[in-house]
Amino acid sequence: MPRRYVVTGRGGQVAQSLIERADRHGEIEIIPLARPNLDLADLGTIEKALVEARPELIISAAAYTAVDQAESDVAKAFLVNSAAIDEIGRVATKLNVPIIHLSTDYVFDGSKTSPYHESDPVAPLSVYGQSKLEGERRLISSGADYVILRTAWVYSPFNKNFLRTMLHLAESRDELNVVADQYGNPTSALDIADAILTVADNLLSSRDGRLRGIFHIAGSGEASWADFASEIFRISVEMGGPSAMVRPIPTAQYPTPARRPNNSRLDCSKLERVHGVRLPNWKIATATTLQRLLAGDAPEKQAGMEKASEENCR
Ligand SMILES: NC(=O)C1=CN([C@@H]2O[C@H](COP(=O)(O)OP(=O)(O)OC[C@H]3O[C@@H](n4cnc5c(N)ncnc54)[C@H](OP(=O)(O)O)[C@@H]3O)[C@@H](O)[C@H]2O)C=CC1
Ligand SMILES: Cc1cn([C@H]2C[C@H](O)[C@@H](COP(=O)(O)OP(=O)(O)O[C@H]3O[C@@H](C)C(=O)[C@@H](O)[C@H]3O)O2)c(=O)[nH]c1=O
Ligand SMILES: [Mg+2]
Repeated sequence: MPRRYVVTGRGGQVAQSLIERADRHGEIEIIPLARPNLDLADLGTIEKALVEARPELIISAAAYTAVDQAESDVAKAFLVNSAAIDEIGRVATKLNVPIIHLSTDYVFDGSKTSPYHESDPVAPLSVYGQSKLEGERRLISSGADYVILRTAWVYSPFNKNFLRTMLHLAESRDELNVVADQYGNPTSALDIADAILTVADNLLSSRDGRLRGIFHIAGSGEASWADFASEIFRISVEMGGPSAMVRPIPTAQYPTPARRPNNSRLDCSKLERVHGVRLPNWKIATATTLQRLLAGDAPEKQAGMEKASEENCR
């Protein structure tokens, strides 16, 4: 009998990556729960959807992830990223199953000059970051058997992300302005999926409290958004894909509704020490992701990118 893992959301980067990678981790069935059956903005749908799915473990990957939009859609961001997580935590406790919940580097304000540890003080600059932080806190106080994985700068062949936005913009532009004073760790959703499945295995194999709690998880190596864009185009050119000149600019020249941390680099040594998981260097996964996208191997190539470019193009 395969292990039954529920993931919240279906089209999301992490959900899609879990569905794709489950095969590599033995007998695992990933059961995506998505709207309308599970709608995080409708708390009344959560218990029924989870109970009917009979999970052995819950992966909480769905979220309100439109960072700029959240600034003017505060109630919805908190409903989806906080109140719904409280409810998922309550149901996980009732079902007595562990939960792996995803959170974000945007819980930090970026004032630290070195990578953030799990125990560093949080101080989100954006509504998205605040709502995700409140989600963490409510999950912890729900009494659930939890792991919170804070990740960052996620990209993949799926859904909306910075890498796909860059490729799309480069199709119509020779030069792109990209902020060069925000530093972080680009992270492949496929690598996150592999890590989640290892952590899941660990949780189901042992009651050890040290395996529980908050962990940082991100690609090895660091970059600014401009570095990330430059590397994307360097590889894309080699593969015959679109490219543009990256003009590095300060954040002040790229005004957005939400403030973002200047430093959101995550120290991921706790995850390696406790769960034996370390993600590859971001440049490696960037090349692999580009290879797939440029070979036209994405399940929904370029879908949804028009909207991304409208939002992000200045
Ligand atoms: N993307 C990033 O750069 C980062 C993400 N994270 C966190 O990682 C997790 C996964 O992110 P990622 O995979 O990139 O997310 P995506 O933005 O790719 O996808 C979001 C997912 O949330 C689902 N969702 C949104 N609103 C609702 C709702 N009301 N009810 C049910 N489902 C909903 C979507 O559902 P549907 O499938 O139906 O569209 C989709 O599956 C999130 O918790 C996010 O906060 C953390 C750091 C960085
Ligand atoms: C499209 C574009 C963005 N930028 C800047 C804006 C911003 O500072 C940075 C990244 O922009 P994006 O909107 O792609 O990324 P953003 O929405 O900030 O991504 C975040 O998403 C949430 C969900 C997270 O949890 C974070 O870890 C992080 O990945 O790049 C440019 O400078 N030039 C451009 O052409
Ligand atoms: Mg965005």
